[in-house]
Amino acid sequence: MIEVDGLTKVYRDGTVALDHVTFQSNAKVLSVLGRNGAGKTTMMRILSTQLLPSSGTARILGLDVISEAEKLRTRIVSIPQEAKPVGFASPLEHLTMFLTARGESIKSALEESRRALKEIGLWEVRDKPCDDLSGGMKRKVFVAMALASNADLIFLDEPTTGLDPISRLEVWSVIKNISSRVVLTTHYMEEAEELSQDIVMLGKGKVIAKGTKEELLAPLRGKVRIEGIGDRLIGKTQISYMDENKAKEIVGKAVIKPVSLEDLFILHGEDGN
Ligand SMILES: Nc1ncnc2c1ncn2[C@@H]1O[C@H](COP(=O)(O)OP(=O)(O)OP(=O)(O)O)[C@@H](O)[C@H]1O
Repeated sequence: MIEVDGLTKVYRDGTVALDHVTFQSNAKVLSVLGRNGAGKTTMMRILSTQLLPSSGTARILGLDVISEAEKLRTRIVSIPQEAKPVGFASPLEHLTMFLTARGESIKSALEESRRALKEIGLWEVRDKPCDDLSGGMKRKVFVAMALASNADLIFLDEPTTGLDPISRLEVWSVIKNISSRVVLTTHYMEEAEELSQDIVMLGKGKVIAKGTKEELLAPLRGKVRIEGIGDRLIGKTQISYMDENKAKEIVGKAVIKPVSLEDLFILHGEDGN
């Protein structure tokens, strides 16, 4: 269970990264969605006990992220966006070192590491120095570490940024099958739709929408997205929403699309306000 109440973060230079964020979620996978600078990473860092909020509270797995941070850290794993592997060490070495540092025996660390590397598609390169892996493979090493940890809750900050389409599907499959709960941030609407039961959308540090995909799309139920009518090429600001039956009657070159979570950003404006 994740309970966030009035969470606010004002950085030293006065930037308000989070502004009274409040939500609860008991989902297996929760996605935090938002454009660049929306406050996603700030929230992940606070929830995973790496950054103190300016005000407000958050409880993860029933534990307060400030007063019970030590206890909470034994039950979570957090993979930051900027994580870089040690160049001379291999994926297998990364995983086994990580698991033994978390208290597992060498035997079980090796077993879990091998399982995770196979599952995520890194088995072939398990013994290569990470310096010799592609950027996407390096990213997957960290997702594999989280997978192998069997932690109660895993924070993944943009786990699929920079991955090719096949690697992205491999990581999606891992996230779907993982036994741990997961909180992930993403820019990709389809990722949030595919993986999570609950979604929190942030815009400029505020919650602009929250709930299941179905709940978020309820205001657009029965409508389609119209991107152009007749010969007129219309820009993003001219996108409109219309009842599906009415849209079918329109003759011309209108581009009619089903609605998706992306449309919530459009409805809430460019800046998510
Ligand atoms: N250490 C810091 N000091 C001052 N401002 C910061 C600091 N870290 C982040 N910010 C600002 O806080 C806001 C939220 O940043 P954050 O990194 O949380 O956004 P994000 O949604 O994760 O963005 P992205 O998708 O680009 O990673 C931004 O305006 C950012 O410039």
